[in-house]
Amino acid sequence: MASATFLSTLSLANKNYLLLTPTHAYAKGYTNNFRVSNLPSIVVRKEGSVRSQGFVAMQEKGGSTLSDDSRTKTPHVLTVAGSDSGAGAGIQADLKACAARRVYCSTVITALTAQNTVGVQGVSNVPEDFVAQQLKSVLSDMQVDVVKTGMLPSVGIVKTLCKTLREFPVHALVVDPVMVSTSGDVLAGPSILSTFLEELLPMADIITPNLKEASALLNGMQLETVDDMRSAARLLHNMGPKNVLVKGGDLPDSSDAVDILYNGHNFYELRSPRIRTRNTHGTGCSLASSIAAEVAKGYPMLSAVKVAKRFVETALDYSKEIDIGNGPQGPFDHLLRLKSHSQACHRQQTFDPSDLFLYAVTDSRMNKRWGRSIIDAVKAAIDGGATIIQLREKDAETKDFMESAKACLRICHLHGVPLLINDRVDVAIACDADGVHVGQSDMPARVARTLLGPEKIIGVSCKTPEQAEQAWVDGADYIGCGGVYPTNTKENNITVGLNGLKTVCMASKLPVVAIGGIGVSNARAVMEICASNLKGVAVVSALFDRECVQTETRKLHEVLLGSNIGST
Ligand SMILES: Cc1ncc(COP(=O)(O)OP(=O)(O)O)c(N)n1
Ligand SMILES: Cc1ncsc1CCOP(=O)(O)O
Ligand SMILES: [Mg+2]
Repeated sequence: MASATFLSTLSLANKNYLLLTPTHAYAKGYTNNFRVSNLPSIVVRKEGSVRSQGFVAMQEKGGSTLSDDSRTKTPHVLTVAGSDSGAGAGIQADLKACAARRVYCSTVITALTAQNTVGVQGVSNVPEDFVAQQLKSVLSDMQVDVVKTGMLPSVGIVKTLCKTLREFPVHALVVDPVMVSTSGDVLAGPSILSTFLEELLPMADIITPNLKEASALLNGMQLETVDDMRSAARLLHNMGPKNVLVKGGDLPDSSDAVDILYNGHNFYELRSPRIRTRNTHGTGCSLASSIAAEVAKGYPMLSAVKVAKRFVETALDYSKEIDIGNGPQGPFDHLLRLKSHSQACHRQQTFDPSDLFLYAVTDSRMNKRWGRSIIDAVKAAIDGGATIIQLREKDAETKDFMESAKACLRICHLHGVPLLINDRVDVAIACDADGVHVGQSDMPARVARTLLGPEKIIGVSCKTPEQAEQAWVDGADYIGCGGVYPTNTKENNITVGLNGLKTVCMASKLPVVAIGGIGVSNARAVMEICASNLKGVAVVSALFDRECVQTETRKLHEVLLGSNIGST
């Protein structure tokens, strides 16, 4: 959109600075490091920094920034669209898609719709001058990279938008020509077609019509085949947008979802298996926002479209079983978080320290030695009374580990027992385990927390009060302290003894589980150090390097119950 004009060289304190428009800065790849915005006024700061709305100031020699701060530019999409009260489409979908794609999203609301999974029950347009006011508020201040449009319900609103964009040019304009909702309700009538065609489309970097919208823009042209889609893309391209993505989701008799992208030179046929799901409400808005998000990050259009399409497919696939509303089309989960929540309804939502009571830690070598699968080992431990399971599969191939972790997770959840993964945060995320256990040389707990989110359980191995303090600061839920006694299970492991355990318990703000050389003969002595936050024992060989895991677990359970400590 914005012209790539090199503006001028400015002399300040005997240094030369280039003033660049946003587009120029993008073209030069500067925008990852420099703030870019749109107002045509230039601000000269006391300390010699130059920043303007609309121009990025660069020091010509040496390449160091003139910016008055070291902030990097946050990719920013402004969506100009209607609100969907059901939050499946419109502004709400755009916000979720941008959040999922890690891009900031501001919003200019053009209309309010009363809408659910059944359809659209009412529409109230926002007055044009208030749309203009919202646009100006955001564009004059917030360094928008890409504007994405959705529902533009009146000629006046389309004209207002085009006028404002001429005043405040942005890097790119993504136009989703929303006319009819997925439920078949009209969201923008034929009266706006000519303004769309004459004013908005020529400004667009990409337009993303579905078959119905492409047909409406092309005077009712019939679109039934992929060849028709190509013809439509070419005709629409002639109307001015730099790229046209004709979405073939409604194409009859196609087992694939086929979209055609045309940039005036090449056609790209983007195919993927069609995802059979009821939960497709908001797919178009989300795709356009995701394209906008990728373009805002600086990716070229073809990559942006491919990444956006893959993202929407992943979210649709993830959301197949989500059950919201009674109508024919449900929303989907952009953030890929709702399913684990609904699946998690059989187990505790938050970490319960008493789960540490009898903590069974698997060992691939021991299970191999005794000829049992990890799944059988986990079942037996649960049957014997284990209250939490950790998969510590040091020798497993990643793919096998994931498969067995998923199977173990099903068993654990059937019994309300949490399942943690040792070391491998990636595996924990991939199989949606309940959490991880990490040691001092594994991924730091604070990084694991960022990756896993607030709800997952994180345990950290600690031998000292300082490590226990750090685990708490990092957002861990519990600490594992040991080896309490010498062990053959972990090589070169320093033994802390009962005294070391007690010292760590006293210092720890988190619940503690003791580990290392613990079994039926000494579990009671461990629990009798009488630290109120010592909640249980974690055991490997005393359970799994034995013929009958269930029997050994049951025996240990009885001993722990007899110690009468930590079980509440
Ligand atoms: C409950 C519990 N506590 C400590 C450990 C040991 O973890 P770490 O120090 O990372 O050593 P490895 O188990 O990875 O060899 C644990 N696994 N569980
Ligand atoms: C993993 C680990 N961390 C500290 S000691 C230990 C091994 C515990 O195994 P075992 O219960 O067989 O002594
Ligand atoms: Mg580890």
